[in-house]
This record gives sequence, C-alpha cells and structure tokens, in this order.
Amino acid sequence: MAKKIGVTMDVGNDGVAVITISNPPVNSLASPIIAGLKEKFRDANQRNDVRAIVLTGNNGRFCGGFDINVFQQVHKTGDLSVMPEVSVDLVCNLMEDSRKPLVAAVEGLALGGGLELAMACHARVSAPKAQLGLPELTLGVIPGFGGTQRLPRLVGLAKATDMILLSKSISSEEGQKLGLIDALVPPGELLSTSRKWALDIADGRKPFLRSLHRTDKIGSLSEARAILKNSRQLAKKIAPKMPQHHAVIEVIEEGIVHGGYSGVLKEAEVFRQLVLSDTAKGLVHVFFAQRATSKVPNVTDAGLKPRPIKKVAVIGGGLMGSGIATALLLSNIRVVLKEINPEYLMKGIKTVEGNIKGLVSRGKLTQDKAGKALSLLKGVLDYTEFKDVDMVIEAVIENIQLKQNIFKELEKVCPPHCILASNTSTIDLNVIGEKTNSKDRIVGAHFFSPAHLMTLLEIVRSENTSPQVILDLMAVGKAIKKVPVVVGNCIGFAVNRTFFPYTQAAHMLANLGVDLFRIDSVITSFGLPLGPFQLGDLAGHGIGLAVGPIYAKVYGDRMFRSPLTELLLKSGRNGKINGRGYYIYEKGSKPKPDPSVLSVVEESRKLTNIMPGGKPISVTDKEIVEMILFPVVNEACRVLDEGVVIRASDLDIASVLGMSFPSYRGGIVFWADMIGPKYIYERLKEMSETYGSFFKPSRYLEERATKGMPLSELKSSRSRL
Ligand SMILES: CCCCC/C=C/C(=O)SCCNC(=O)CCNC(=O)[C@H](O)C(C)(C)COP(=O)(O)OP(=O)(O)OC[C@H]1O[C@@H](n2cnc3c(N)ncnc32)[C@H](O)[C@@H]1OP(=O)(O)O
Repeated sequence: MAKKIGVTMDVGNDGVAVITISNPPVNSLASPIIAGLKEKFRDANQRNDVRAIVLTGNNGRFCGGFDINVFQQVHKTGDLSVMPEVSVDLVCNLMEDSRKPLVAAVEGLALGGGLELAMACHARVSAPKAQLGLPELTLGVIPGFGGTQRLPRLVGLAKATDMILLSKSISSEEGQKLGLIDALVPPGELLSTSRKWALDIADGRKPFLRSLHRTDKIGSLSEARAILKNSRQLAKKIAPKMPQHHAVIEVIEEGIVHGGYSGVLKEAEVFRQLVLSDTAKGLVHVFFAQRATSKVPNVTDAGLKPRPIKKVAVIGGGLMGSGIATALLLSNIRVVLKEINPEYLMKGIKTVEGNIKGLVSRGKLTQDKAGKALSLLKGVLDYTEFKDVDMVIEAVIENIQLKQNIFKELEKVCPPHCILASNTSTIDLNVIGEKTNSKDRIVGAHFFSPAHLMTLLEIVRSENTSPQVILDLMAVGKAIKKVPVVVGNCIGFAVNRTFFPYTQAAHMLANLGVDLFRIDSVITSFGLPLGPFQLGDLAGHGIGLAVGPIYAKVYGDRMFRSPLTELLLKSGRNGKINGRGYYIYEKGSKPKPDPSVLSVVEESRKLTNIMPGGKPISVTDKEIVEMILFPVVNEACRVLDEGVVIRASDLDIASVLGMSFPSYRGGIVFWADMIGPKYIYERLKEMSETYGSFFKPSRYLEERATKGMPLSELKSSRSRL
C-alpha cells in the first residue's frame, strides 16, 4: 500500500484548526509537506471560523526533521534551488507572527526542523518521553528553521549551545524543567489539552509568547559572550575539523548581538554554504549508509522472523570474550561465560565487572542496572549449561585447530536450534566448521575491541549459513546496540582485510626512512584517531605476528614483509599491554613516543635495505596520506570486486564504525570516490613503479579509472552474499 503523505487540516466546532503532518515513518519535512504546511497555515490564518491552531504529527511521532533525502539530492546535483525557503516565509511569517495562537502537540519525537517548527509555536504541549533535539550538526549543517535563535531563548544560552554542539537530545520531561515544554500530559489527552491551551491564549487566559522576541533567558551581553567563549573551546575540542560547529556559534552570536531576526537571516545564509560542504556530503552519506545495512537481500526480505535469543554462551574470557559478554548483559541477555580453568574464569568475570563499573563511574549506567546486568552472568568450566543456550559465541585465540575442536564439541552439547558463532577476525568460517555437520548454523560474529563500546558487528556468512541464522544475529546485534553489517567469508572479512595494507604501508614508509611518529601524526591530522603505529601498540604486536602468516597465505602477492614487528617483540615491546611499544604507556598519562625504539627501526631498515641509495626518502604529508591510504582503497576495490559486501556503502559504514575512519569523510569508498578513481589509480601506478608490487593497482580500480566510473557502483556478478 502506498504511504499517505501530506498535511491535513480539520477545523473543530471549538474553532481550533488541527494541522497534521503525515509522512511515514518519521513525518520528515519533504517538499510536499512544507508546501502543505504553508498552504494550511495560510488557510487557517485567513478563515473566519478558525480562532486558534494546533500543529501535530501522525502516528505518534511529531516530526523527525527536514527530509534528509533532499540534502542528498543537492549533493548529487549541486542544485540548491530544491531547498525551500522556510525560515522566514513559513516559520516567522505564517507561524510565529500569526495573529492566531498556535500550539504544538508533541509526541514521540521532535528533531531538527521538527523541533524548530514546535519552537515557532506559541506554546508546546507534549506527551511523556518524547525525544527533543537539534541533531543537524551530525549531518554537517546547522539548524535552518530558526532553531539557532529560538532554542537559546527558550532554554537559555548555555544549555542550547550544549544541545546543539553535542547534538544531544533531551526528553520532554527535561524539556518541561527547562521551559521548552509548557505542559506534559498523557498521550490520550495531548490533543484536547493542546486545543484548550490554544483557546486559552486566544482568550487571554494564557500568555501569547513568541520565542524569537524573548530575551529573559539570554542574560547580559557580557554573560552571553562568556558562554559563547566556552562553546568555542568545546567546539575546538570535540570537532576541530568540523566547519558547522564553529559556524553555528557565529550564527547564535549574531542573534545575541543584533537580535533574533538578524540571527535567522544569517542562519539561512550559513546553512546554504554548509549544505554543499564535503563534510555535509560525507555525514549525510553515512546517515543513509548506516540505515541501508539493515536491508539484506534474501534475509530481511524473505518473510522470516527473528527467533528469541534469551541465553548466550561465550567461550573465552579474554578481552574480546569479556567485552562481548558485557555487551549482552547490558541488554538483559543471560550469559554463560566459559573458561578452561578457575584462574582464567575469575579473570574474565573480573574484566566484565570492571567494564560495567567503568560505565557506572562515567555516569553511563545506574548502579541498579549494573547490578541487574551482573546478576545475569554465570561463569562455568564445562559445557553442562550449554544444553539450553540459543547462541554460542566463541572468542578464543586465533588457532585453527583449537576452534575446529570447539565447534565439533559444540555440535554435541548445544541444542539443534542453537546458533554457533565465532568471533574470529581472520579465519575462514568453512575451515572452522570443517569437522561439523552444522554448517548452516555456523556464522561469524566479529566484534571490534573493546566489544562493549565499539558499535560495529561484522556478521560473516559462509555460503552455507542459513538466512534465519543471519536474521537472528542481526536482531541480537541491534538489541545490544550494535550496527550489524553482513559480509562474505574471506580472510580478514571486510574490515580487517580492507585495512591490512594500512599497517603494511606504514611499515614500508618507516623502512624507507620516514619517521614513524611523523607518520602517526600525519594520519591523525587526516582524521583517524590513531596512527598505524599507535594502533599496532593498542592491538598488541603478538596478534600482528600471529595473523601475519594467515594473510600471507592468501594475499602474499601484495604484502610487504617487514621484520619490524618481530624485532619489536624481541626487544620486549608487546605494545600497550606491557607498557612499551613504539610509545611508552604509563598509567594516568598520554602515550609518549619512545625515542629508544628508533634503534629497532634502524635494525629493520638494515634488514630490508629498501631506502633508495641507502638514503631516507623525502615525502610530503600529502604523499604520506596517499602511500598509507591508497593501498587501503586498492584492497577495498578487491573487496567490492569479489562481492564481500552487499553494497559499497556497507564498507563505508564498516570503516567508520570498525576502524574509526572519519565519518565526515563518508567512509573509505566514499572518500576515494570524492578524490576520484583516476587520480588514485595513477598515483598507485607511480608508487608501484618506484617501490614495488605492494602498490600495484587492482583490476577493479584500473577498470573504474579507465571507464570514469565511481568505485561505489557495483556489478553484482561476483557476490559472495
Ligand atoms: C532550508 C532547509 C533547512 C533545513 C533545516 C532542518 C534540518 C533538519 O531537520 S536535518 C534533519 C534532522 N533530523 C535528524 O537528524 C533525525 C534523523 N533521524 C533519526 O535520528 C532517526 O531516524 C529517528 C530517531 C528519527 C528514528 O529512528 P528509528 O526509529 O531507529 O528509525 P530509523 O533511523 O531506521 O529511520 C526510519 C526510516 O526513516 C528515515 N528517516 C529518518 N529521519 C529522516 C529524515 N529526517 N529525513 C528523511 N528520512 C528520514 C530513515 O532513513 C529510515 O528510512 P529507511 O531506511 O528507508 O527505512
């Protein structure tokens, strides 16, 4: 059935016109909705039988904001004319300056343009637990319906800048305390109370308040300037590279200094500049990329329903196992944590307790919820408890034989419906399940460390994994607040495979004579939180050494064999885990570059002997970025070519959530397409001629570069999914 889109107006016998937005699922403000609102407000203002107006949204949701699809359309075409004129024409003239009182009846959510419309009303009545916020900065733009001016006037400047800069939403309960919401009523009374409120204003029993004209919550100019100074510091700290965070403060200040209307005009001007920025393009892409991951062909469209998963066994209480157990417990799923001896088990349980205590001490979890979560954990040393588990997640070390034996055992001790998942980051699932007859229920559940904090869950499907098992794991992933991305089976899967050249390229550069601390600093300036060397320290160099041969077996033709990791370990540097790697790690202080590691690097350089003429190469920062990240793009091309992901945007979201690739660059493939496949191809070709086959452009990249096609445009013939 086609969804019903439009704006309706019903005028009651009491003289109240109820204007309702209908655009499922979130009543977003698409162009026909904005046109409809203009028409209905004009009509209501002109009709003699209308004394007051109530604005509301259909199906229990007020409004999720401006239609983000329009931003994407602007990004594709560069045509700003599709952006409607709203902030003055509709919001100021037809709504706020209307002579007839206007009340917003809010339920469910009022976000972005939705909250901005509500703030232009003369009062706001809300149902409990509605979500209120201005999240526009997460899309690379600023509020554009006057929100930068009205929110400070309703909740005070400090709270408003906090909400806007952090894109933090609040509940209607908090909104009432702050003065954003005038009355909180049960959903069943929302419309009747709003109608009455509007009539009370019309009859002078309640004040006729226009938010933009208010000054009572702004304070003096010097107080406002002090708050804005703090906001600038906050913006610099949380978003040094985001233009919208800095621009929004200028816009707010304009309104403080020259009045709200002047602020509204500046807001519209700045909005139009920002909407075309690369940051907005990247962030809007990420918004839709994330949502696209929930659509998996032949799984989510197969008419299946997820089965309930109430009890999960986690095998292995190390860092990953205890992190996974923590994530499950926090979502009220019973967990059996299995270890091989009491000492390891105790360590695992203590790690879970530490994870949960950490959340309490950071104010992210109440003591009550922490107690409830821990009460759902049971530590075990044998398989007795496995007889009624719905899912097992194996999280032991990356040892093929060990995993094969565990899965063989699991097949005997678990019920037939039980999902058998492995948290392997590298090993082929077919190999893991080789000794079983349960290949249809074997699946990869690849969490990223720390598993209770990182949001990506790579769901790895072999050609035998059943759609039902994929669907169940997707549902569990969502229940534990992860973003599940379904990928195909290969060594390293989508994320680790795409990024294996990241460390290798860094090693090559260091062996070519480039300072490793400079490499890390250039990469963090690009926007990744950690450079490749610090990331290696964090993961632990033992892991690097263990998985190296697994990669070498299949991708050996394009690997740079560096002795650096082995030399590091030989010199007692395991990474953060033992306080020493490329950096020195001391409790309570930031990692410090360790100058003494340079002798290890020198030794490696002697062994590889790749510096041209024995002299360090000279490279610019831009060249460092290209030499480290273009090989990653090259491998991403192979991942796309082999159909390891369903769509290119899945690899974007996986790179953002799994590798912390900067979201404002839209993910690895989106970033590459912004640069252009032709340029990347030509640069890699030059690099391969100078430094060898590690940089050799892939067939897919070459084809895209030659044909002038974006990397994101897939031909689905070779899909593994
Ligand atoms: C001159 C122009 C000035 C413009 C000034 C105003 C700017 C804005 O208002 S920008 C938009 C601000 N709003 C937001 O950022 C909200 C974004 N949406 C969300 O945070 C969430 O979707 C949610 C909290 C509203 C609902 O969450 P949930 O129930 O988990 O559902 P989904 O996230 O899966 O979304 C369902 C469905 O709806 C689509 N969608 C959501 N919001 C919008 C939107 N604002 N515009 C267009 N489409 C939206 C979302 O893409 C999903 O679609 P499908 O994947 O096709 O199901």
